[in-house]
Amino acid sequence: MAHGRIGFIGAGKMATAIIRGWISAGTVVASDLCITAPSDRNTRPLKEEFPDITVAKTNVDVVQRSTIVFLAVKPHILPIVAAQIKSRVTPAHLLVTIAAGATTAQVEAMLGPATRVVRVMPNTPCAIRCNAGAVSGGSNASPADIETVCNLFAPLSADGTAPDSVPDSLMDAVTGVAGSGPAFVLTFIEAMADGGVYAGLPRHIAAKLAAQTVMGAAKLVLETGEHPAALRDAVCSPGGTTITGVRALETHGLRNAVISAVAAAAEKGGHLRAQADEQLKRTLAAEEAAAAASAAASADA
Ligand SMILES: NC(=O)C1=CN([C@@H]2O[C@H](COP(=O)(O)OP(=O)(O)OC[C@H]3O[C@@H](n4cnc5c(N)ncnc54)[C@H](OP(=O)(O)O)[C@@H]3O)[C@@H](O)[C@H]2O)C=CC1
Ligand SMILES: O=C(O)[C@@H]1CCC=N1
Repeated sequence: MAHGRIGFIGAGKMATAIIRGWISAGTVVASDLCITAPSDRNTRPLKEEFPDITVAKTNVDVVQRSTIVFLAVKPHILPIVAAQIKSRVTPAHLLVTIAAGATTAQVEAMLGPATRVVRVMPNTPCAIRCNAGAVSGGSNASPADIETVCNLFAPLSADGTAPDSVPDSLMDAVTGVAGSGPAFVLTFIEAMADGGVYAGLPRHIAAKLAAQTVMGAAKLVLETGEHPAALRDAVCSPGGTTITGVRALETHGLRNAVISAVAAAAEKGGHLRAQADEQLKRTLAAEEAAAAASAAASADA
């Protein structure tokens, strides 16, 4: 257990995907994992799937039981969680945030400027060890911290390689392509299958062909290293079916639609960041008000 115990604050879709991937890869054993969430709607099925997982009662419990703590809550919940755990976070803890939009600097501002923070943007194919994503180290994260996180995510990728390390300023773009990307590609797969059904195929055959075709095309890009346009040319026989379909795609603006989807998702990261900042202001104001009320009560007593 070179990585120490790993905790998850938030046990939803992304936490579940990471945990499933690790356990199937043998990277982490369930007894090294500690999770928590306000309700049991996600923790209960995880505990049923992996009985050796510890389900902690509170967010503070997770911090006290773990050396690496994943912040796997929605971005606007981060300041609320941070306020609960910050007095228990020590220099021995490595905090890993997967929240879209929230920067490492923001998480440091929430938890204290000395906190060791690494930001990761993964995607749900982690569950089947086909992750695409990137990491970014905060101002107190050492190269060893980044390596630790990369070593945890390498077994979650199809080829076992570590995610790229990128500046925090590029993480919104990573989110647009990789974090949100599965949803875009799944929409494409569904549409391909619809096209197959329109052309007469039974749904189950059309759906399988569409998914296999996307996987095959993706593998061609990754395994040959060739430009997608060169690989596409090899499919387009002059005057044939494919170039006729490619023309239809261009007529209907597929390329612009996809660029716009990635750009919109990346831009939304900035909005989520602003929301997290607003929540941080509210949380700090509430803390100050509580401290002032408590000081006034002590003075009265
Ligand atoms: N889904 C995705 O594809 C990706 C998501 N992300 C990021 O991962 C993060 C989680 O997203 P996702 O897993 O989809 O979201 P989910 O809604 O599936 O999970 C959120 C989890 O946070 C828990 N939670 C809510 N409030 C608190 C709190 N105060 N304290 C502790 N836990 C709390 C929820 O509890 P409960 O179980 O009771 O509902 C739930 O387990 C987000 O920041 C998102 O940006 C990043 C990459 C991809
Ligand atoms: O939709 C979202 O905000 C999250 C982040 C990336 C994927 N899902």
